[in-house]
Amino acid sequence: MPNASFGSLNAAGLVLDSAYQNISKKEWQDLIELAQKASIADRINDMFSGKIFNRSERRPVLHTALRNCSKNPIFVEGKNVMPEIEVVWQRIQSLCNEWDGVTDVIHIGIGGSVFGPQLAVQALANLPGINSREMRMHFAVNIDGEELTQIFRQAKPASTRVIIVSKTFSTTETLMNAKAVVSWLKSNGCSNKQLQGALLAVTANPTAAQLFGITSDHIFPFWDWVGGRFSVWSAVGLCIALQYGFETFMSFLKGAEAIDRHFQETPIEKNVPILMALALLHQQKKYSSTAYAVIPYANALSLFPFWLQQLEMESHGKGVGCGDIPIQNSSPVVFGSVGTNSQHSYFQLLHQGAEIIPVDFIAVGEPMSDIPEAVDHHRILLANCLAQAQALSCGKTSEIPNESYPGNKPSNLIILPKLDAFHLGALLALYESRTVALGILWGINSFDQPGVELGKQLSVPIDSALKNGADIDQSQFDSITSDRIAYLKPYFQ
Ligand SMILES: O=P(O)(O)OC[C@H]1O[C@](O)(CO)[C@@H](O)[C@@H]1O
Repeated sequence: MPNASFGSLNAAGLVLDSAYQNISKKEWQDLIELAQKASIADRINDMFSGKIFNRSERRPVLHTALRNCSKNPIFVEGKNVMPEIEVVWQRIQSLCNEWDGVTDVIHIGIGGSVFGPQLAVQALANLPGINSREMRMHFAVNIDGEELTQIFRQAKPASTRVIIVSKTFSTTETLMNAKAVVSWLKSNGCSNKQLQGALLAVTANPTAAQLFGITSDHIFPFWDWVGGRFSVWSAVGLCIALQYGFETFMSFLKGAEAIDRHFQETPIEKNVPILMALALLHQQKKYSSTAYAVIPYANALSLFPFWLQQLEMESHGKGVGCGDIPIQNSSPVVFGSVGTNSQHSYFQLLHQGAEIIPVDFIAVGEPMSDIPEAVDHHRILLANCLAQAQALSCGKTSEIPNESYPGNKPSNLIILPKLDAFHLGALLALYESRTVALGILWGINSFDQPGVELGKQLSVPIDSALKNGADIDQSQFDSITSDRIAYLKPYFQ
């Protein structure tokens, strides 16, 4: 059973301690049976072996192939996909070797085309022992031009390179930001030839990238069997390799690969991502929890909760399961931020709020700083992490109701021995695997996101109506939106 001895639940060096979940032996047995009934091991094998796993889009789900560093063949429609992946690795490596004299890189992308890369670049930036190229890495994400204003203030146009990252190469924010960056380069004296040298694309739609004006030798492909939110392992993570070197990028992939081996080969009772999924499922049912928090006690992981929000809520924010069956349980609201900062914000609600919110605490063994006081700071950081989990679970009684802590609030503790590229890759893959396991257990297709489309479509006629000179065609909008357009329209006259 989980936590027979401390540290025994270990995946790629990451330890799961689920003791504060307060799940009894009998409850764990029932949960494991539930996973067996869902044929979880067979379903996981189906995914790894390239069967159609994203049923609504009739596609395999093979982000795991991208980190298959041992290069075992993986077949999609009878074709081994590994040679194509290896070609991309070689191209990334060559680019890293010839990447000199660049002062600034602008990575343009949104959603899955930026969360993972930005998280990894930020997480590794200041860690002891990580070598980084002297170069500024910027991320242009939002359509709000304020972000580009900041970037244009810092970057040197003559030595800037641009990576346009978009699976579909049709995302409005990304394409408009890319056009604005091209204009900025041109207006700063960049010739057409220099421009061609400066622009790179990463996409599953190379034709659209070529039409945009990117030369085919500057286009890094990935494939429709990689979900956007699972894509950091592809050339989408190019910026990680450029900033920290190809070996570091491969180490990131190897950490993820180690989790894949664990996820595919470990029996349920010791399978860390499956047990994490089962515990969340159990607490959600037991306490009717609608939220879940993830608190990394590592400043370097400050973007991790944002990455996880998309991973979980875009995968499982659904009311209909596989086979179009309405379902009762799906993704809780995922939120979080680093400790100890978060303790001085919303932890009050975790301790004494009316709803029980399961928490994952993430801690790192080795200090992540090299200031002279690093060890003392790190010890206190970890003491706080342990104390919060203890307070949540054990509580404290008081005659004054306002001062009592009810306790029995469930949490996991996940311990990384150190934060480096390998363990970062492992951490991300651990949560990806938990997402896969949750999808199987909830009976949800984790790999489509139809709900994000309607708002995108509706923004097109609204944009037209807001444009200077255009009449508002009232028949296209409901009365509330019509009023809002009329109110905002003068800003565009
Ligand atoms: O990589 P793309 O195609 O630009 O898409 C960006 C993001 O937009 C979404 O499609 C949601 O709108 C995400 O799933 C995806 O990660």
